[in-house]
Amino acid sequence: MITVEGLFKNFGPVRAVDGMTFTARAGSVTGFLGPNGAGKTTTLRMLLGLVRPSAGKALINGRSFAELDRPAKEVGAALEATGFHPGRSARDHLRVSCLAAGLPTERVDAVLELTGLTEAADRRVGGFSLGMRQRLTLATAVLGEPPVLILDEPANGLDPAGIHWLRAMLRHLADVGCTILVSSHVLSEVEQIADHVVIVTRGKVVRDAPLAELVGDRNELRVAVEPPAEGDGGLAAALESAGGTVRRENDRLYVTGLDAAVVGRAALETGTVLTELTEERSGLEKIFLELTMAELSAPPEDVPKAAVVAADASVAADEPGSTR
Ligand SMILES: Nc1ncnc2c1ncn2[C@@H]1O[C@H](COP(=O)(O)OP(=O)(O)OP(=O)(O)O)[C@@H](O)[C@H]1O
Repeated sequence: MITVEGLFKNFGPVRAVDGMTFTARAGSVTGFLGPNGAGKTTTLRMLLGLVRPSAGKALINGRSFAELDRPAKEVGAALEATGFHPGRSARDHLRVSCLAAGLPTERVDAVLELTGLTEAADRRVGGFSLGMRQRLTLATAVLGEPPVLILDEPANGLDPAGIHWLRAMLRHLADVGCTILVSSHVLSEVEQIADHVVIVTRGKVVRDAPLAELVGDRNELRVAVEPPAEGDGGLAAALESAGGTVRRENDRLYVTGLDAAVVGRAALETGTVLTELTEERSGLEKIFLELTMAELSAPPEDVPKAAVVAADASVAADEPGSTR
């Protein structure tokens, strides 16, 4: 389990993380979603002991990174798909990583297989595409078979087939009990990969809920009828009496709270000809925009909390520019 509790981080005058609290549970893929600059990477870096919190806790299975006995076996991280020696092969990179972490090199073939890199294993990493580097970053993260995975934008650079593969891999790892925290600023990725979503803006959690709850009742069905919506022959009324919410826009009906089969049956019963029945999977996007726009239009808090300022004074090494 990952626990973030009352976490703050100031870089000089910039408050990157502003009192974040959330948990990512075992057996689940938690999407950590927010616009650029929301504080996602800083939070992940605090979990991994790379940035010292100004205040609050960032814990992996109840302990800070510094307290972990064997970090490589307890948490796997994929932050940026850079930092590989370009002249080294993928296999050699993984071997070196094993040796550095005190892990048996027998794991190398297994993780190459798991990440679809077996055929490219002996090629120089310098010639790898971004997607292949992402796979190698993930392969490195899972070398120690850690029960907790922290991944920063892992889908970045992956093509649709790569995203499909990533989803299957993360699903498999979650099903065997891993805790997985995945950051992204791309909604469609999170929608495809996560079971639970934590949305952050300006260093704060603005929503923390299962994905199904967030998008479930918000997905809309777009319905076009012949003749157009004003003369829908009672379809809108039938949908409302079936428990749906209906709005009209540009000759179409937009229906929430019902599934497509119910709309189809209602059309049959009311003798309405449907010319379109499309599910608009924009629920998460709408929620995200509503939450982030509301937060962004609010004036920033310009007076740092006294405790945070006090805690920050002792963290000179984390001044702006020192950690990135
Ligand atoms: N070392 C640093 N020095 C100064 N400011 C920093 C440092 N690291 C991050 N910041 C600032 O903290 C804020 C949060 O940045 P962070 O990288 O955590 O956001 P993010 O949500 O990961 O964004 P992105 O999606 O763009 O990666 C930003 O305003 C950023 O400029």
